[in-house]
Amino acid sequence: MKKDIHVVGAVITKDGKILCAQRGPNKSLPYKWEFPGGKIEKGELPKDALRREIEEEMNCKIRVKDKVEYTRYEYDFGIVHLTTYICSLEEGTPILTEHVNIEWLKPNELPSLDWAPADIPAIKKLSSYNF
Ligand SMILES: Nc1nc2c([nH]c(=O)n2[C@H]2C[C@H](O)[C@@H](COP(=O)(O)OP(=O)(O)OP(=O)(O)O)O2)c(=O)[nH]1
Repeated sequence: MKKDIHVVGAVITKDGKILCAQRGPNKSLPYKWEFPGGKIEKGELPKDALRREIEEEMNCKIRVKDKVEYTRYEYDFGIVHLTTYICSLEEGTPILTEHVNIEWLKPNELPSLDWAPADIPAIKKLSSYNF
């Protein structure tokens, strides 16, 4: 049986744009675009996990707001349960640590990137949002 992987992703918005991050070459889903975030730890609430991950990974503080989408996607390495949330920056500016690239895109530009498959439903929803 495949393992269940519970993941949270931050849709960080600023000046009408959304932060997109590109995975590195030595990871699963190499070079795919994603929302920064990561796995929820045992006993952790999803929104707490997201704040922790963004502090660790991008060195900034966020406010986690409304949920965008929940998607279950079966990869060869496991079943990812991805929940994305709209977030705003509270403190600091996101920096690259784990990712090879970041881009700020307008909602209607999001579909132009090569997203991780689990992100597609969120991308579809977000592409018609107005921030
Ligand atoms: N953070 C994040 N992960 C995503 C997204 N979409 C998606 O399929 N994933 C997958 C990639 C990873 O398999 C998992 C997130 O775990 P992680 O952030 O700890 O990823 P990782 O590659 O550093 O961990 P690992 O696979 O090396 O164990 O969820 C997304 O939008 N954001």
